[in-house]
Amino acid sequence: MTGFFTMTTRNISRFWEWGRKIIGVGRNYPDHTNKLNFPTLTEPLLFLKPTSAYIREGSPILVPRYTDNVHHEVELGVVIGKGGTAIAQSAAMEHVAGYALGLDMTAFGPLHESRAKGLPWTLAKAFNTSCPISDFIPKDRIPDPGNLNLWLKVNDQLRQSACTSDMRFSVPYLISYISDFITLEEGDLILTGTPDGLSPVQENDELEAGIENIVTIRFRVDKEKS
Ligand SMILES: CC(=O)CC(=O)C(=O)O
Ligand SMILES: [Mg+2]
Repeated sequence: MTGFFTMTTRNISRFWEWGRKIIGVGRNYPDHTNKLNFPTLTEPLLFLKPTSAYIREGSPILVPRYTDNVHHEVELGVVIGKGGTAIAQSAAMEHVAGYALGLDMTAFGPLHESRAKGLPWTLAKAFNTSCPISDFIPKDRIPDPGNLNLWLKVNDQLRQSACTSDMRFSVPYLISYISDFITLEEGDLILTGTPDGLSPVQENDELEAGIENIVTIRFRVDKEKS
């Protein structure tokens, strides 16, 4: 029999093509939380983005038709290599295949409106192109995910710069916490939260971001056509 079954090879270095979910963590840097006047959390705040939000360099970030208020959020992404449920913190790093630099593009108009009404953040977080992503970074290139300098520039102006040592909840803690509620699967991405310095983006802006000495990404902003 031919034609019915196609063999697919899952290559973790192209996790964005077949990974099943993107789990976002909110308010994981104290400075960012304080400036936005959000209450401090005692446990991680989680949300989901669909994998249709992924874009790669060469494709533009599209500001959705329903808002002009989209902000950049530079974040360390953790790529899961081995799935699991209720993963102990002590075993969490065994589940990591590697990392990626991600932008958690966020529509702040819809975010504030949904927060005020107690409604979900879906239109603020999950829109098409809301997750620009770098190449996969193998785990052995980053011996300590808790000591990385992240930065982001808009049109060559530095807007975000912070060390992941400032994160309130560490990578092993996040893996363990998330997996208590949501089974982690191979190819999933955890976006570990953004530091201070978010700002709105506009059509034709050029965003450049990096993990110091590891990776750099560049994306242009465009407006979604009606
Ligand atoms: C309010 C937010 O955008 C939360 C978030 O995603 C973060 O990184 O913090
Ligand atoms: Mg974020």
